[in-house]
Amino acid sequence: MNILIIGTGYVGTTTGLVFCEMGHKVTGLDLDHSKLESLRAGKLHFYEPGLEDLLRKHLHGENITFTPEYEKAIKENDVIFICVGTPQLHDGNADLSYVKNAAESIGENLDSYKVIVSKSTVPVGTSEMIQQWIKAKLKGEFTFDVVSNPEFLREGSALKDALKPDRIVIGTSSQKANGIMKNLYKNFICEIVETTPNTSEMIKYAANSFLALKISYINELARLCDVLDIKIKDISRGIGLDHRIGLNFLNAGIGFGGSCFPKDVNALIKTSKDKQVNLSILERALEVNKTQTDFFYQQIRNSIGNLNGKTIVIAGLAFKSNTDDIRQSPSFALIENLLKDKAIVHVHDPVVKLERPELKQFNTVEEAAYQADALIICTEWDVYQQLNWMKIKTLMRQPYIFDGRNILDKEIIKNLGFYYKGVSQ
Ligand SMILES: NC(=O)C1=CN([C@@H]2O[C@H](COP(=O)(O)OP(=O)(O)OC[C@H]3O[C@@H](n4cnc5c(N)ncnc54)[C@H](O)[C@@H]3O)[C@@H](O)[C@H]2O)C=CC1
Ligand SMILES: O=C(O)[C@H]1O[C@H](OP(=O)(O)OP(=O)(O)OC[C@H]2O[C@@H](n3ccc(=O)[nH]c3=O)[C@H](O)[C@@H]2O)[C@H](O)[C@@H](O)[C@@H]1O
Repeated sequence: MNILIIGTGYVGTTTGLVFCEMGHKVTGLDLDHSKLESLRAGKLHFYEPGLEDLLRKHLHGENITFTPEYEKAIKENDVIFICVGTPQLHDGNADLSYVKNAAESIGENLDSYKVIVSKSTVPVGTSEMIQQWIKAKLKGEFTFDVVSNPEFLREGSALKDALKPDRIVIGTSSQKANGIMKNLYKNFICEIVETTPNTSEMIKYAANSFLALKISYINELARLCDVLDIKIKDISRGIGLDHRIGLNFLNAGIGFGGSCFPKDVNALIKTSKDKQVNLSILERALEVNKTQTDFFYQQIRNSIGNLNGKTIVIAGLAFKSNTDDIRQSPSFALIENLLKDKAIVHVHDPVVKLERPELKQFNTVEEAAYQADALIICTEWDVYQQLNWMKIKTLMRQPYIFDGRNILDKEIIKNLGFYYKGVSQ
């Protein structure tokens, strides 16, 4: 099948390449020419393990091409995926302007029956709106169907998640479109949930919100465990081995970030408010998430005292490991607090490069740690576990380690002579 992907960001690029793997021909369309240029040259414009190799393979095999031209791209493809961004507006709602633009461009250029698939995360009722936006721009009596097919991949493991999803959700009221979608996904080994567009859109928000809730639960519980001198990791394992609870998403830390959990939980809360239904549990999840970073920062202050003039290392800027995405990363909440308290901030990240002159960025943790008074681990990068901590201790002015992701072995680190504080660890 010929597939058009509108929006060649994290989701669009991954989705397109996974369809190439499944034997389809893919066109990636974006309005950002620098992204297209980079992709055509076989270079990803973001960091995602394994994806660049696949890009090169399918460029070489002529299975994927990139274009900014709607007219030709729509004419040549049967199924059109909308993968544009839906960032958060001031009132918590998802900004649908990019989706609307894409839908209108589809409408203006439609020339025969197509299946239009919404992969972007959008509020309940958006598929219906996409239908109207397209219809309003049609230049002839062309038919089309709209399908909601949300994406569940995670940054950092996007390829694995998209190649082997836990489930595929197809939301449409058209039997014809449903058949085409099932055929498209026929080589994927997982359950397919066939449902209505509204249910499909809600499943996506409900999934992200539930995962966010799980993290906030373990984070708030960690505060109590800290006071009771109980390790939260033991609790996560002890409860997670119960299959009804599950071991995943029970890592306590300095809070969740990223471009999705905060915005999607906010969007679902906004929908509930618009419908005068109380979803206070999600409001609490966001509140716990916000205060979790403050709580950790307070513990740092309590341990070190006055931070004025102290050199503090932030190890990890990305919102999670294996990505260069810093959107809503908790590292920056800590950095703002440190700057307010007049600390000198050294930063390190294996892939993120910043241009902020008030922060000193180093290529190695060792360089960042030189003459530092404390080091705060903010991202769970594997490389931080493999560091020569004995050497780092000799470089630091004061041996304080605050492990915001509980990735180090407390006993080993303490035996090296460090003061160590994790999140209830
Ligand atoms: N990043 C992630 O891990 C996941 C994201 N999602 C959802 O997928 C959607 C896309 O997310 P990302 O890929 O992260 O966004 P992104 O910001 O990385 O990519 C969006 C792309 O769309 C392009 N674009 C915007 N308007 C356009 C238009 N009218 N025509 C053509 N291209 C246009 C932009 O230039 C950009 O390259 C969002 O709704 C997000 O919530 C869902 C699951 C995972
Ligand atoms: O809709 C989306 O965009 C995506 O959002 C999340 O994926 P992502 O944000 O890429 O990354 P996660 O692995 O979910 O991590 C999110 C945040 O939660 C934090 N986290 C995660 C797990 C955990 O146990 N503890 C914890 O603090 C991470 O450090 C990170 O800051 C979901 O996991 C994906 O299923 C979804 O498709």
